[in-house]
Amino acid sequence: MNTETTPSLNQLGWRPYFQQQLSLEEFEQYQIGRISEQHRNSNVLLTEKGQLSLVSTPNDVPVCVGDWVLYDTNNRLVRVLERQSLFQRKAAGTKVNSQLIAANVDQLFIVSSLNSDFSLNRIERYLAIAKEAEVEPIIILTKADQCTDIDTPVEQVQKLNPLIIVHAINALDSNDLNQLEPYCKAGKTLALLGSSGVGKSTLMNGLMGINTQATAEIRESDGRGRHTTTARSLKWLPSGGIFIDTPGMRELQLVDCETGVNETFSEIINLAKKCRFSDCSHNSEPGCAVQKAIENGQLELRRLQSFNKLHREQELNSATIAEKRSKDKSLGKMIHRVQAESRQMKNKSYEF
Ligand SMILES: Nc1nc2c(ncn2[C@@H]2O[C@H](COP(=O)(O)OP(=O)(O)OP(=O)(O)O)[C@@H](O)[C@H]2O)c(=O)[nH]1
Ligand SMILES: [Zn+2]
Repeated sequence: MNTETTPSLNQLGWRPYFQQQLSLEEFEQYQIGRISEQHRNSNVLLTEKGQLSLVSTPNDVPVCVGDWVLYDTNNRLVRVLERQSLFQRKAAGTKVNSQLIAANVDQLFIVSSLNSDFSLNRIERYLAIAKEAEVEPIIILTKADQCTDIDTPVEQVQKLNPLIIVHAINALDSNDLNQLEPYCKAGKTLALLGSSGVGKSTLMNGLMGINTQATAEIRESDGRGRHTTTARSLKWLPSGGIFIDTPGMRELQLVDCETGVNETFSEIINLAKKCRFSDCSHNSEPGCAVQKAIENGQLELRRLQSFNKLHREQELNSATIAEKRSKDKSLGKMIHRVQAESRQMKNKSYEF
């Protein structure tokens, strides 16, 4: 995609899901745009007429990169369209409020390397995040060139979910990257997730047609190895796809991910329905169908341990947030105000 030319809404990812949310009046009155950058006092919008700065006021509802919005002739936000998917995260440091990270991502590349860093538990954690965000996960196992037995880890990942798509690649090899072309087509929005050093930048640069070897050398020579790619949150791929790489994407944690965790471990949830006690902890209770499945080799103990760990983790993070919220009265007031104003705005738009 040549960023010099103005993209069509379809190239930006517009589709019937968003179109059907618009009333005829809205369609006539307002313009449509997609948020590509977020700054403290303004947001950059990509529109059919080019790029513009969306005027933001403190009373605006929260938005994030990837959001589809309606805006008026004064470049002011009218409303945010319902999201098809949404990544959120617990803020770093002492702030524990959930923050919007990226919206309307179609596919998430979950990146994990095939060297000693390979971890099924970590992949499960990322799968739960993808499920919770309602984004399709694609597992990319990098550093295949540094692994003598690729089949075993690929089979292990495939066993987590037979429907999941897994690719084992050398992210430095353009032939291997060709396998990923189907996900990078025009109108598709991608994001990636994976721990440090697994090859996320290498992969992204490779897909963007940037010389990855040069990137690696720069990283090694500056010794810091931090993002040598541009800091833009939304990147165009040569094949027309869109990569969303907001800073927060890389530090996503499990917060309020009960649904995501349960979906990732659906076989345990199904077994648990057959436990004698409805509140079975699958530890040592009599009549536990989960323990029975472990005993007869149907379920790996590792799966149950990973499930328990992720459940606890998301519960803990969510509880911390709930506690913070109940204490933070001013935040509650702010939410009320924002909601009231948003309602007012909506009513206003219907008056036209
Ligand atoms: N041999 C080989 N090296 C790779 C592969 N993928 C990445 N690397 C190398 O691994 C190192 C780390 O890769 P990065 O792309 O910087 O990893 P990252 O996930 O972006 O790391 P952070 O920026 O810390 O999050 C670099 O030296 C890459 O050249 C691969 O498939 N094979
Ligand atoms: Zn049980």
